[in-house]
Amino acid sequence: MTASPAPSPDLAPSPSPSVPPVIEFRQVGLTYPGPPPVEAFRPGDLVVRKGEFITVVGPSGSGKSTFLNIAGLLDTPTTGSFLLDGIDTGRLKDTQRTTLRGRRIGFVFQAFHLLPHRSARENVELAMVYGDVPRRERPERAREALARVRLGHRTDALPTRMSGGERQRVAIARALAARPSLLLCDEPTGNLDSGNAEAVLQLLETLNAEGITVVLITHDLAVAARGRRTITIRDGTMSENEQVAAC
Ligand SMILES: Nc1ncnc2c1ncn2[C@@H]1O[C@H](COP(=O)(O)OP(=O)(O)OP(=O)(O)O)[C@@H](O)[C@H]1O
Repeated sequence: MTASPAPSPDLAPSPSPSVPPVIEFRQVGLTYPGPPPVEAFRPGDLVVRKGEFITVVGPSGSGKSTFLNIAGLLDTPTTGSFLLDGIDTGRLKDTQRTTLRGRRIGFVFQAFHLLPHRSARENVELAMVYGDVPRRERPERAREALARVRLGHRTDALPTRMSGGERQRVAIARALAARPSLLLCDEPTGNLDSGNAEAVLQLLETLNAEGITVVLITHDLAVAARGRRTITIRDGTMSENEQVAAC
């Protein structure tokens, strides 16, 4: 993408320090045991408050996916405490972590991971199978989520008949279906041409303005500049608002 002015005025305003954190890292770190051990994410603090739009940038292998896996409750830190919506996740059993993840976090990935032979609506409905949305409410929830990403007219379309941008919007609808408080997006524009990438970024900004907390991981400095705050990760160490020369 080409450079763009940052950040968008459409983002939600910066929350005051009295707004509760959605993500709170207290000296969170993760070392893969190996051998040899790999210190993929070095102990650090981070607070992301409700309604923020932050971007996370860094070179390949710097620890961005490790950060996402911790924040998304897919991996457990080996040091420190991670609080999600004020809940100390280190104290949870596996089933409790899974439930918390399903209720509070929506994931959006670079590869859309849609089932090609299921309609947009079915793809969104399937995401609710393991959650606590009653079966009879799922079709309406799916239609509502698809309308939110401006695909209300394509609920019966198959992903194979959609553009990359539309597929990513279905994936975002799927992430929204459980009405999460946090959207974790891993390179959501990485597979899109610049027009579709811009549409997806604007959609994420609109969702943020409606109250959803967005954390967006990217290699792309122009995309990173769209966040109100940017976290840079280098060699597993987080820093904030550092100018990144090349990723
Ligand atoms: N399961 C694992 N076991 C051991 N080391 C790992 C494992 N997963 C990742 N690593 C290492 O941890 C470090 C951080 O990896 P990570 O995938 O978080 O980087 P990244 O910034 O997401 O990279 P990319 O942009 O290429 O996806 C790298 O040195 C990587 O080789």
